[in-house]
Amino acid sequence: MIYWARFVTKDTEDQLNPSPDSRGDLWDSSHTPDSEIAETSRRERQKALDSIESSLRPGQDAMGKWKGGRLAVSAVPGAGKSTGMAAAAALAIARHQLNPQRQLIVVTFTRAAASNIRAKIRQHLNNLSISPVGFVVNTLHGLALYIATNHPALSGLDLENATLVVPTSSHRLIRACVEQWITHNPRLYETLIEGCQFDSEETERWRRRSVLRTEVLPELALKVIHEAKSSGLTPDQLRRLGEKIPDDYQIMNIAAGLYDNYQELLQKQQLIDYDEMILGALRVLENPQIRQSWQQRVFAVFEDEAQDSTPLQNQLIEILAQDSGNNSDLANLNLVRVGDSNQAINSTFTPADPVYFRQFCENCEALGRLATMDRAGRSNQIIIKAANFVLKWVNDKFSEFPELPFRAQDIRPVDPDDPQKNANPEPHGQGVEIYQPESIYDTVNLIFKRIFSIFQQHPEGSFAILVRENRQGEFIAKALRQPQEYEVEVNLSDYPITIFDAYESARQSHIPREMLQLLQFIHRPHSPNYLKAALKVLSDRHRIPNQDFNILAAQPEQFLYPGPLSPPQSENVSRCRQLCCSLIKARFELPVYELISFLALALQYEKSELASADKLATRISQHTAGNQTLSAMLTTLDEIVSSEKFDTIETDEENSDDSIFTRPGQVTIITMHKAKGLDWDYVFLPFLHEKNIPGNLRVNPQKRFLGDFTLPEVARAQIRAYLHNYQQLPDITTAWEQAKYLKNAEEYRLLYVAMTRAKRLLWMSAAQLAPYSWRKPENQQKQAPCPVVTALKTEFPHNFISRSYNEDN
Ligand SMILES: Nc1ncnc2c1ncn2[C@@H]1O[C@H](COP(=O)(O)OP(=O)(O)OP(=O)(O)O)[C@@H](O)[C@H]1O
Repeated sequence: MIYWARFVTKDTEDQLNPSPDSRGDLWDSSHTPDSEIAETSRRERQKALDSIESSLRPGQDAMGKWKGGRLAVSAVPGAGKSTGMAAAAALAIARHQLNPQRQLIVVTFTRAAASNIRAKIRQHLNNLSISPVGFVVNTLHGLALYIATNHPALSGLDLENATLVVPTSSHRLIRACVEQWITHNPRLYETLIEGCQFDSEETERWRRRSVLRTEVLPELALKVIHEAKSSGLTPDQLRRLGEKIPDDYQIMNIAAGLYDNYQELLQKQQLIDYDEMILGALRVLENPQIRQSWQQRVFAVFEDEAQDSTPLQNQLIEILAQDSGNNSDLANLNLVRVGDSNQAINSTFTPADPVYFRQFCENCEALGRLATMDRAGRSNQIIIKAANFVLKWVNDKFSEFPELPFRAQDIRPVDPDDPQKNANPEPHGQGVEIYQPESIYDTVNLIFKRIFSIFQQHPEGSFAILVRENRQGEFIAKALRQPQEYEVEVNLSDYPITIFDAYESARQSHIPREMLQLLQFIHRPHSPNYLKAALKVLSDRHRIPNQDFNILAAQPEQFLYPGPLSPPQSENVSRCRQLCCSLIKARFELPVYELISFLALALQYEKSELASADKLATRISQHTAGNQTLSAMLTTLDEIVSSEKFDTIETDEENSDDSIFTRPGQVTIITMHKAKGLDWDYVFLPFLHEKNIPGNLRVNPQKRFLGDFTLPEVARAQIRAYLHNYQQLPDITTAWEQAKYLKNAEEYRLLYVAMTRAKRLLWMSAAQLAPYSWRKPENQQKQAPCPVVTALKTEFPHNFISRSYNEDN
């Protein structure tokens, strides 16, 4: 199907199956058999090998010297993990004369990182005059998919007929498995409706049903299925786990039922999710002959960002890295894993957990095969001090907890004779600067002025503004585009500074979903689910006042067409009704192909959003050519939303390498999560408020009838405890407390990652006034700063900056 191209990329094909011309032709110089030329090229190659080896700093050289077996490298941010791994890969390829029949597999977490490492390895091989055919760089999913699709009968993945889905809680697949569960489990459903405070009033029961159907159960399904599936757990294992935990709601039993339905629907509808790719590859490798042939082909596996992989991904890597003659013996793994558990920032929304990498490090340590690198040349010394302070401060704060958020490890500057040029550079300004502007408007004004003044002195510098959530990035991007409206005194677009808003396109990925939800509603206005989803879209886009939509959605007929005897509607409800009715009317008055443009205008999209909506409309009409009906349009749109990321007008960052984010003379606006692995000369971290960092798990008031916790988080903490072999499985209250701890710990690690991206200046701020929700940035109120900001201010008083300093520098 069309969507697979994104994963089985031409690159993967070419790397694993190079063209006949390149097979076995490892040394480019081999077509110069003349002995003199051969000797010269041998000497040159040796010189190039020596030069790679001598470019490695202590710690990296453990990777460079690796000759086989297991090796763990645990290193601080900026120590040179990725750089060292690329060099070590080139050295291994050269030393062992790897070729298409015996390859080194390098895996990493994102496609951008994979393309970055691939480019570095190719560069080294080029210097060594070696053809780039002895290695493959891929993401774990890309690799798994490649294995699975090469053996469709064994993996069960039939790409000709299957479609990849990336479910969300409003995805039709998740909705369908919830509806099936409700039909087959009336008693458990009733227990949930009654909740912890029984209310016999009928309207309240309708409201609770709506909350359960459209929010609680879909969210539980989404979280638990992914968690269990990518940890290799089956629905029956979840059921058995549930039997060990006393719980009136039987959360784990519900989760198991949802998981069963999900798997059944996935199969019936020939859909595949990301976890299925890994499971498919593992099924292939269960076959002894095929496993052996893969193992013979794989010389070794090198994994970067190893703290981010899940248990099933680890299993896949370990199978591939085994010596084909010694399948049962894990000691024979040819596996280098490089990571930093202090930078684990995916564990609250994926089953990745730093604990697995820590265990690998401990096992390697026992074998004398652990290298640690605590020296890093990226940042100036004051940034290093601040990052070390934060790590210690956070660990002290959590000292009573059984686990600490960070492994206690200070970053140290490199030695003066380090191979890195300009290592630990001189600080710009104070090196670390902490601000407490009055408002978020004041914040962007300060940032833009500071960027402008630095740019005048260093036009070649790289700048980044890192945000915690996409909406903050949107706010900054708008302030850049319309400085007057945001009371910003400097218009950066008047100067030759490039602005790269990395998430413009990601932010626009809401467009197909919003269009789908509105079109589903106008197609079937009497469906409570569709009505509620449409009301939510309209409220998110500020077209109607926010309110509890469950009550309105519970009785669509009464809401949309109130009779003369119906109770009068409030002003707010009546505004919602008018807008909804005008959308329904458009369905009958406009041709189908004009509906998307109409809805885009109704949502008051901006110019670039309108362009993306038009592009979407064109794409749909191409797909539905000849069948201009609303049903056909909905089918195509549904497929787009559930199976691919719609490319908006902007560039698709996934296909680019890291360098587009870090170009000289460019200001990049990007989230803290996506900034991982990258670095810039000047890094700005605005809006550091306690509400976000460390944040808190909140129970939405509409869901409080179930208790003061959320079902998905509780279930997830219980599964995690089971996977990590906790002595006692946590009950609901304990599991909720554990979930809160995990969230806080991860937020602090995210801040640490963000801080350690900076080379010359780290600029941090917490505005006194900030919005509670970034959906409405204009609604500012007093916001407490992130506690780390307060602690840094006390510890580094000279780095707390007054406005006048900023203006003079
Ligand atoms: N041996 C070296 N010689 C010269 N420069 C180096 C060396 N090792 C690392 N660097 C430089 O140090 C910086 C950090 O390196 P790299 O990105 O590989 O670190 P990392 O450990 O992967 O960082 P993080 O974990 O924070 O993503 C880069 O600018 C890189 O070019």
